[in-house]
Amino acid sequence: MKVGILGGGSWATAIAKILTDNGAKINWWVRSVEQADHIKEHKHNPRYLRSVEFLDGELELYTDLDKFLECTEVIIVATPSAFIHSVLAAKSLSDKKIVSAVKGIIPEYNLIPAHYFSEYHKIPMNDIAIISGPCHAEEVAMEKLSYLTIASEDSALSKLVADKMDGRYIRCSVSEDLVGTEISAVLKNVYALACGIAHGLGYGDNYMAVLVSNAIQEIEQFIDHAYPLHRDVKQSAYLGDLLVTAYSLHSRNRRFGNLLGKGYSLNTVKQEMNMVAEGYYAAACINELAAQHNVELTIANTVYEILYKQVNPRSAFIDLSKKLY
Ligand SMILES: NC(=O)c1ccc[n+]([C@@H]2O[C@H](COP(=O)([O-])OP(=O)(O)OC[C@H]3O[C@@H](n4cnc5c(N)ncnc54)[C@H](O)[C@@H]3O)[C@@H](O)[C@H]2O)c1
Ligand SMILES: O=P(O)(O)OC[C@H](O)CO
Repeated sequence: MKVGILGGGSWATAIAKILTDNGAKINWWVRSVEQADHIKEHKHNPRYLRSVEFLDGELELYTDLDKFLECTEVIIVATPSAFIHSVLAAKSLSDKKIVSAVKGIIPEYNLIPAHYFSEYHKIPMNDIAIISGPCHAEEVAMEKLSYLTIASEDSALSKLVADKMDGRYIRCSVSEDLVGTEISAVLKNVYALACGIAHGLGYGDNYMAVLVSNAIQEIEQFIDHAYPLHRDVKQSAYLGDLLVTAYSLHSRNRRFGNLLGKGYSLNTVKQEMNMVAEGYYAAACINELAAQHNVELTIANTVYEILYKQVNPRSAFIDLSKKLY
């Protein structure tokens, strides 16, 4: 089956590297003609993970989405969640398999990607998989050993994707907890914002450990309530993903939060980042979902109030600190 990647950012580039290092020839859709031409000519992405080099014949670049879709059977979606609907809304994906590498919520529908593709694009859940786990694109570029979890309700599909990605520096495991894994990956970005804010405000390692411990409990509480299934949140797709984003200097969400904690305005922080911090969008979506499910997410709600209700980060964290344990 012909595999194609949708999106031209860091994670799309890392996935293109993983697949082509394993010998695959892939289709790759990027938005801008300049970017596509640069990759064709210079064999690397000009804006993201510039050190990753591709070989002649590995990539078929597209900027025409219709042509890309015509030639692609398995679509790996790596466009930030906030842009997915505007890119794909008018397209028919009915005969495709979708592999979402996105860790965010489609804001127009407040749906995780798997539910967006099944409800809006009418793709059967068995034709949907996700790529998750603690893995930063920057470390893939450096070929640092990394672990991914491929989750799908169809174990044949998750195994197929895992086989294509498993390689010299990537180890894949499979899971049937598609929805829980996807929600956990969305939430951890919001908690990484919280960790960044705390760090920017001057809280130390001792506090951070308590914040992260409380965060994994909130993740467990929410996914077990909203999507009951036997799962162990200590596994790397849940706890590992939270830890890497909460502590790594590669984390976009932590960096975003850190600048807010240091006192920069939201507008300045948005302009400072040339990359997308999914947690910013997720904080609003999760706030609604938590209310729908009647679950109280204390840390996530604090982040929401800082981002969307103009609550001062310092006073919000003084209040939050009284509720941590
Ligand atoms: N970077 C990572 O290490 C990593 C790891 C796992 C998952 N993810 C997930 O992958 C997804 C993509 O993140 P990323 O880190 O590659 O993003 P990025 O910040 O590196 O890239 C942003 C991408 O968004 C595109 N974009 C900007 N405005 C757009 C618009 N209006 N319409 C369409 N596209 C637009 C840019 O062209 C670029 O391709 C996110 O959901 C993220 O959570 C990222
Ligand atoms: O870890 P961050 O903050 O860069 O977020 C990007 C992805 O969601 C990583 O899992």
